[in-house]
Amino acid sequence: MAEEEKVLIGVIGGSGLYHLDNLSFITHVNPETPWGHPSSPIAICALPSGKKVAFLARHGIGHTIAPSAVPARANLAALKSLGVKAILAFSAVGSLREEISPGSFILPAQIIDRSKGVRPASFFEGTSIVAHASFGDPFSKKFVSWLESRVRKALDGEGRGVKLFTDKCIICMEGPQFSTRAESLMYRQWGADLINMSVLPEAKLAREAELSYALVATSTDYDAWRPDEGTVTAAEVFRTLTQNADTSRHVAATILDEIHEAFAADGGDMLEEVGGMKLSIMPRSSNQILEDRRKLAFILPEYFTDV
Ligand SMILES: CSC[C@H]1O[C@H](OP(=O)(O)O)[C@H](O)[C@@H]1O
Ligand SMILES: Nc1ncnc2[nH]cnc12
Repeated sequence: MAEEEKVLIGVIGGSGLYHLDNLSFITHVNPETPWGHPSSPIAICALPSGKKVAFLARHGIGHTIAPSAVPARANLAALKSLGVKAILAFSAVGSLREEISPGSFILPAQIIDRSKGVRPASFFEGTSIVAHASFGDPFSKKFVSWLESRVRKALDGEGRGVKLFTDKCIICMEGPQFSTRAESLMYRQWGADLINMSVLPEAKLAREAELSYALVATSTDYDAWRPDEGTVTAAEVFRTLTQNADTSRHVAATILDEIHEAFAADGGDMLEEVGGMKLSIMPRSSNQILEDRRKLAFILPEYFTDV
């Protein structure tokens, strides 16, 4: 793809956020990757500056894909194939803390994995090549800390009194059913503050693809831990979803131009993930299959130059 056609920033929309119709729609693209097609065609939209961003609906535009079946590898690979270097992902989450009321926005810093191993979680899975990405800080620290003041300002300017929390821990469960009261209480004891079904393997795959990745979590409910209250239902989630999606679109439209600027040129400090896989891939051996190296070259061409 020609340099000028590349799109630097990708946005992944979660439940309730199926389009960014406050930006100017240009076209849809649907790249085929070695892991198949993304959840939905990717909308290329123009920012007020004329710069382009790519928007992908995680569950498909008509929300037809359950969390366990999201083709996360195809999603990340397709975005990267467009030239994307940073991903701003949105997610509807349950709150495990009283102060994080429904309608709050959160930039989490940590993840606990309670997915059940049914989702392919590595681009290297099923290949003859082994890699161990660093994941101690699962979100891109510089990107997240850069976002804090910008998201706060966008929320303040929006005038709905939406609170922003940072430095929280999100637990990713398998679903599709919500948690039991016992599980919800246990997650609180573990130190989790939020719960969703989508941040993994997305964040792991972004790390393997050397993409900067941040999550804007939008709280919809109190899950199932409050003793005198009912437990979360989809109907309850839907009540907050539309308003949260509206606010998310406002935040995206307000900050995307600045994100683009921050990652433009050589990206400066922001591209902290680039180069991170260099020492994560186990040294080449003659037993590595050429076909596998070709497949991985789609996502990490720098390390598979011989194919
Ligand atoms: C509709 S409630 C459960 C569903 O909502 C969240 O989706 P997303 O993260 O894509 O906004 C959550 O992770 C579950 O998939
Ligand atoms: N309580 C909850 N549990 C898991 N995922 C969610 N998404 C929104 N609310 C949720």
